[in-house]
Amino acid sequence: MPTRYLTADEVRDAERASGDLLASGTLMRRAAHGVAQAVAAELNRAGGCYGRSVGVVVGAGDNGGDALFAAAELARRGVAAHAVLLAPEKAHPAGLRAFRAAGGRVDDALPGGLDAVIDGVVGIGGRGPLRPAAATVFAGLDPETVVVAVDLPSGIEADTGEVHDPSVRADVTVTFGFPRRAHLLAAPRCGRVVVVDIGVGDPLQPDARQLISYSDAEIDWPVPGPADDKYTQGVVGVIAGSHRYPGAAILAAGAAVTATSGMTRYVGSAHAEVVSHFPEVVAAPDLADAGRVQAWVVGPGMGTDAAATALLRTVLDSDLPVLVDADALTIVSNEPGLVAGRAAPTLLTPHAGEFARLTGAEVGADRVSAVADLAARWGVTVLLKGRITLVADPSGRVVGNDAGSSWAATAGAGDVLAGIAGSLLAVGRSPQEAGAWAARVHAHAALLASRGAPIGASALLAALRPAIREFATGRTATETHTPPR
Ligand SMILES: NC(=O)C1=CN([C@@H]2O[C@H](COP(=O)(O)OP(=O)(O)OC[C@H]3O[C@@H](n4cnc5c(N)ncnc54)[C@H](OP(=O)(O)O)[C@@H]3O)[C@@H](O)[C@H]2O)[C@@H](O)CC1
Ligand SMILES: Nc1ncnc2c1ncn2[C@@H]1O[C@H](COP(=O)(O)OP(=O)(O)O)[C@@H](O)[C@H]1O
Ligand SMILES: [K+]
Repeated sequence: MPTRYLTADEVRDAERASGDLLASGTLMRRAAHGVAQAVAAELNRAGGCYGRSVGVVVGAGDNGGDALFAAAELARRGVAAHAVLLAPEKAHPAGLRAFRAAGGRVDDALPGGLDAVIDGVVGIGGRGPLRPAAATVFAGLDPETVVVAVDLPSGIEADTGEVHDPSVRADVTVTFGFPRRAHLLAAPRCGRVVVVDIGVGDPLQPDARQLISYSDAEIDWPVPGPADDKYTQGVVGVIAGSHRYPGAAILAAGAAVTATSGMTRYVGSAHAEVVSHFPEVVAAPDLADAGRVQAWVVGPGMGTDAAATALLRTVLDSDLPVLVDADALTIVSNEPGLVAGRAAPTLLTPHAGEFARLTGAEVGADRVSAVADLAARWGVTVLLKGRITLVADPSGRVVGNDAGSSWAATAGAGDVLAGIAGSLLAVGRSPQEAGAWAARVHAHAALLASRGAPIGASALLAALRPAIREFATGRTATETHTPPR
């Protein structure tokens, strides 16, 4: 099952539906126990709990209550616990009593040399950046202090993942029942996310716009069977690049060759350059001589002149799946009717700048709504690129993928992505699956290629086969990968 990421309203609905568990404070005790366990696990990595010291930053609501109960539990295990109350008159009364009873100390500021700090400033009730008092506490921490956020790193918007300045950067985030949207959308700020079962049920509304992610096991990479030949696995056609700018054509066609077995065709003036890099590509200068394909990739480096526009129009007039990227997106922004309402599967793959050209407005802080709105309005699938790639289908369902590193932010990486996703379209995958799976292997290839050093798109392309091998054989390492800061 894909992982589903909840909005704050969905979380509150789920908690309310638990009835007495909420009213009796049972949910909070379970949540706090989960936080204490996570902090203890961090302390146990280096020397155990007894005699160690923990700080807790306590806000005005239940997030602070969770943090105080958790710190009380740690104090009972021999941890020296220090609290700063940001709004002393509003600090959770029962939590504060438990904290004091366990020997916890309330101070005006946190002492230096703490082993860990619990961020209980705000959770799903937070809005906007850290207020100055909280910001001062976090700015004063030793760099090696482990930060464990309760529910969310404070200053990160629960539903959009907007990272305010200032906000908390957590090493571990402990959340309750189900992950929140921000845990995917602001993944690099959350560190390792631990989901604690507190006994609340799934509040799924069937018609709700959902944000989900696929596990590695759900990426079922196409593998040829005994009865397959070069045609049965879907032939992908790449229309990209130019004689003057052959790079985009080589990268997109090379990615298409690498992503699946079968056949890749190429149409455009860089045909000689493409074939010299990838002799297996069947290349032609003109569409009329191209031969049949099961899906088109159109746009990278193709230009935006009248000839490019005519080519794009012809391809979009077909009843084949089409991936529209780069220069083709620029053409579409002047003529949305080329894709809007198209009956055949259509996947647009803009980066933020291309997205703004398509819609006439910046993506903004709410990336999920922005991408889902465009997909619904035009009846197409939209893949918005970035560290967190979002792929929205026309129903508003959004699949997200955290790349786990940002090494793919390099020129030409988008051409590689287009080639991979186009191959998957040709195999018959839905545009949403094609886009989301492509983003996943693309990100993994970047990690394999980089291993901590900068890469170009050629290195990314070279690492694509080892990356796909891990998915195709079910031996992926991505889910144990801890995102670098
Ligand atoms: N419900 C349950 O059963 C369970 C809930 N659980 C926990 O409760 C959490 C939600 O608690 P909540 O609703 O009390 O909101 P919460 O996030 O603590 O914020 C409250 C107050 O903070 C303030 N504030 C706002 N923005 C701010 C800012 N930027 N900087 C500083 N302060 C700011 C604002 O008050 P103000 O100062 O404006 O009066 C606001 O009213 C949830 O995340 C989970 O941890 C778990 O125990 C599991 C069971
Ligand atoms: N900060 C980032 N972290 C991880 N991946 C990124 C980041 N920025 C961009 N990418 C990925 O790199 C690729 C860049 O594509 P694009 O912007 O179209 O570049 P180009 O047009 O030069 O090929 C996309 O797959 C995108 O998702
Ligand atoms: K928090």
